Amino acid sequence: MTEVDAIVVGMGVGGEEVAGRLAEAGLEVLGIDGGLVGGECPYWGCIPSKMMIRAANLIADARRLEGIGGFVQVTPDWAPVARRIRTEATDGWDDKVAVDRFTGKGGTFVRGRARLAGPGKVEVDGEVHTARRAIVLGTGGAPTIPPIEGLAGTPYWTNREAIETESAPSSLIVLGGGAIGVELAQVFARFGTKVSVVEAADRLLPAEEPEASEVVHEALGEDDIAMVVGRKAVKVAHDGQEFTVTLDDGATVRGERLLVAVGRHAELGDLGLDTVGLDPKGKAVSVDGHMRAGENLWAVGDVTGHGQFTHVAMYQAAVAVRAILDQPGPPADYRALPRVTFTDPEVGAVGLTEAQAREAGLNVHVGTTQIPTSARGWIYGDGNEGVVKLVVDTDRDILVGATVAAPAGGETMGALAVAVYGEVPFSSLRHMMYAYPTFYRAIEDALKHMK
Ligand SMILES: Cc1cc2nc3c(=O)[nH]c(=O)nc-3n(C[C@H](O)[C@H](O)[C@H](O)COP(=O)(O)OP(=O)(O)OC[C@H]3O[C@@H](n4cnc5c(N)ncnc54)[C@H](O)[C@@H]3O)c2cc1C
Ligand SMILES: NC(=O)c1ccc[n+]([C@@H]2O[C@H](COP(=O)([O-])OP(=O)(O)OC[C@H]3O[C@@H](n4cnc5c(N)ncnc54)[C@H](O)[C@@H]3O)[C@@H](O)[C@H]2O)c1
Repeated sequence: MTEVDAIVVGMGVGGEEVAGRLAEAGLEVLGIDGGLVGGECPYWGCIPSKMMIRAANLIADARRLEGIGGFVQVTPDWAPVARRIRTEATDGWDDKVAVDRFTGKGGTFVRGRARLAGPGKVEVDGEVHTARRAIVLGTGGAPTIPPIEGLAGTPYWTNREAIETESAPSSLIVLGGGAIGVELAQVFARFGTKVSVVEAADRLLPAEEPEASEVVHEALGEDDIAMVVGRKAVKVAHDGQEFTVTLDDGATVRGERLLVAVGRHAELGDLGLDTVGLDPKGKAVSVDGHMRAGENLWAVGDVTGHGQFTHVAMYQAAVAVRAILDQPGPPADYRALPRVTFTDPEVGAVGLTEAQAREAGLNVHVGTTQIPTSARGWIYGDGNEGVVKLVVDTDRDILVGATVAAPAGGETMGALAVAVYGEVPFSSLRHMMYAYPTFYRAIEDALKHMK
């Protein structure tokens, strides 16, 4: 049995950040992970998927050259993508660098699946460790596998197999048109895979503005992706070669591979939450504004249910570290939560959608503008699809939400995230200067069209 100041269970992006910073602050820290230190983001999530997207977007841009600046013959090749993911992104799915980074700060690392064993106690591989000051849960989540007849037992892909693949399949069915579904559908389509997306809601990216869904739908259509929205899969079969997915209207979709991307969930059942009086059947570990989940117990990242993003996990980690070290600081504030879906065009969004603002009872005005009608969009030419949508709380005269679906839409959204977070008065946004001819200048046009 070890006694330390702090124990971090789950060393994903959130846990690793907490553990490293507490160790740097001079605390004795034990970090435990059953998988790889760094978690989903660097090995099967953000980083390798964005490498795939970079390659796919270069292919698309090369094809756009015709009619703008010349002609190139494009031959997509998955081999360099797979090689970069192995050598540059994941070290062949080896976390030695990350483990060394943590132990280099003075932390102790144990590999294993851990569970709470009562207040201040954590058990891993039959050994119980005690924390004098803090236990932090950063156990993330796992892909949700829906209970569709026939699905279990087939060789379906989750994000992990999609990221690890050494070749682009000839055809791919993507179940779920959320962030993972649309990003990876577009990647594989650009490498020559015949892709079909099946989304249960009535539009792709249903959590975002409908105008953004339309832009993404159109862009995926341009990549020859077949999309079925508003339909549920009711049966899956695999004949050894090919998947057949049967939809609730009896239609079927076939493909060499099936990617299940219908969301991720926290796995709380085996965490021993009941030993500290928390509900193991809940959807998330609930935390207060300083990430406290109980007496000397904190949680950060996906497991808290505040948005499954790396930047949320790291932001929460900073809040938790301050609380554990008794340092002053504001509680977590999600008003200006930014998110970017890295399709081409990207969907950058911050704060509330129009529907969320109205549901919250706000008096709302919205302004939209189409990117192709902006000077920069028009100059850009092929690939310029997009929209800016702003949501203003008219009672407070501030922006409470914004969406930029556009080339580099995530970057343009950054300006609007500052406006939402800083509660910049609408009148100030109306009267400031916007550089010509930038994409972000389209914001000014959307501001002129508020109603
Ligand atoms: C394909 C894909 C693309 C993504 N792209 C983006 C993106 O572009 N931008 C973005 O912001 N987010 C993105 N995300 C989301 C992002 O990866 C997650 O929000 C982030 O990884 C959450 O970090 P976390 O620390 O909460 O959990 P995780 O990264 O899931 O880490 C949790 C860790 O806990 C360990 N663990 C779990 N249970 C136990 C246990 N009982 N004992 C010991 N260890 C345990 C696991 O092994 C894991 O290492 C993407 C996700 C996916 C799947
Ligand atoms: N760029 C990014 O930041 C990024 C990229 C990828 C993933 N992520 C994170 O990872 C998490 C998981 O991604 P995801 O795409 O799996 O989840 P998601 O929640 O974003 O999307 C899941 C989609 O599947 C649909 N769906 C649910 N059940 C279905 C069914 N039975 N059949 C068909 N469709 C169904 C939902 O309506 C939804 O549109 C996301 O919450 C996101 O925060 C972020």
